[in-house]
Amino acid sequence: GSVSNVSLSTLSSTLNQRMVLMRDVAEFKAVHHLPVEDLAREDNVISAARNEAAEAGLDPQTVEPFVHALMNASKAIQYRYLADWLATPQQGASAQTLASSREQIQQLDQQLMTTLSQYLLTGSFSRDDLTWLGSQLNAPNLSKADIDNLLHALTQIRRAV
Ligand SMILES: O=C(O)C(=O)C[C@]1(C(=O)O)C=C[C@@H](O)C=C1
Repeated sequence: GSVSNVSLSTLSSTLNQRMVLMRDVAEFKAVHHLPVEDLAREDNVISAARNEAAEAGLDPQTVEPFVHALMNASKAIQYRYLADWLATPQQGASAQTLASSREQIQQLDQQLMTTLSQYLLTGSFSRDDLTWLGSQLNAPNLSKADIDNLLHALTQIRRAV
């Protein structure tokens, strides 16, 4: 129905916004010689997402694989930027701080949980919905395999009973 189509386009734009932020995150880490993977931060992201999922009426356990898939895509995007910048160093204007990027990530994750909960009110993901969603994910440095993993993890999310 039209409500779920609105949720689906919100979902795709929120996912794109989250993944587009990874350019700034990668740039900050390159400048400050920080590793891409930050496992302590990943624990924070997972527990915040679980809380937001529960608030939004989702089963928190079912969102974990999705958040992991999101962070795997985030890391892959960053590694691809860093690899490209070895050959073509970036000049000039530096990115926003990592703290500021993380604040935005946190807000987007909250938005994702409420949107997913709304979407799942009308049923589960159909094959057409997944195909459409996959076609909308267009952040730079996102691969086809990243998209497939994200879509698969999405289908595991359930509303709380
Ligand atoms: O916050 C960061 O440092 C990020 O790179 C973002 C992010 C995420 O997707 O939330 C991805 C990888 C890190 O291991 C931790 C978190």
